[in-house]
Amino acid sequence: MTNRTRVKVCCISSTDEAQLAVALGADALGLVGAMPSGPGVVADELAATIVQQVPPPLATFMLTSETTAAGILAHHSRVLANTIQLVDAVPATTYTQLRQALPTVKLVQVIHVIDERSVAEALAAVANGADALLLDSGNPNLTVKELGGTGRVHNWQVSRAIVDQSPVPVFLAGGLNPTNVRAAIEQVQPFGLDICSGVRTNGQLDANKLRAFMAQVRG
Ligand SMILES: O=C(O)c1ccccc1N[C@@H]1O[C@H](COP(=O)(O)O)[C@@H](O)[C@H]1O
Repeated sequence: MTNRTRVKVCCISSTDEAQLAVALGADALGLVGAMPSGPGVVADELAATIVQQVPPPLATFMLTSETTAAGILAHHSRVLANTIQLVDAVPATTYTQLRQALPTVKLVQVIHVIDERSVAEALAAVANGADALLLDSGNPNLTVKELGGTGRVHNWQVSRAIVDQSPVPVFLAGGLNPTNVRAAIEQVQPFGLDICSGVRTNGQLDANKLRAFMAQVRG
């Protein structure tokens, strides 16, 4: 039996884009909240409207740059997604408080893969309680933080090491597109894939690019 690689289509910016992604086979949609940088931000009110229209069993990921439990819970109360994607590192206490407040909401920790130390960072996030990991190509150490949406790939050997050691599902993100996604699956063997700029033209979700991407993933 072969594993079916899940696909999350991120940076959804309208109900039309949501419907297109669902029609073309997305397993999850991503809604980007306020960020210090990046092209995919959508207003919380629109994100909430999209969440309400997404059919089961699809997942809705709310991307938040907040790092305190109070900030994340306030953001979640405006969007009500079933999954929270933490795009920056958060303290262990934040996980404890989120679990208590939102026991049914899944927590996905983004790890920005920079070097081999990212493996330990990923395993620490799992120990803190992450339900899944998402490996991206940002740089939180910059003065203006890059927390995703870069269109860049990172070192997939490090990502593969994380996949091999992680007890929870791992999504691969960062610069994926129809031409490199097959190699990404073969080299990293992630549970799922996460895409933004690689299936867009002039900022809009491009049906032909997403179709080509899905064809590469599903074979
Ligand atoms: O897209 C953004 O603006 C963004 C900003 C801050 C954090 C995350 C963001 N998007 C996420 O980044 C990944 C990778 O994007 P890309 O495919 O490299 O363009 C994307 O899937 C979103 O999850």
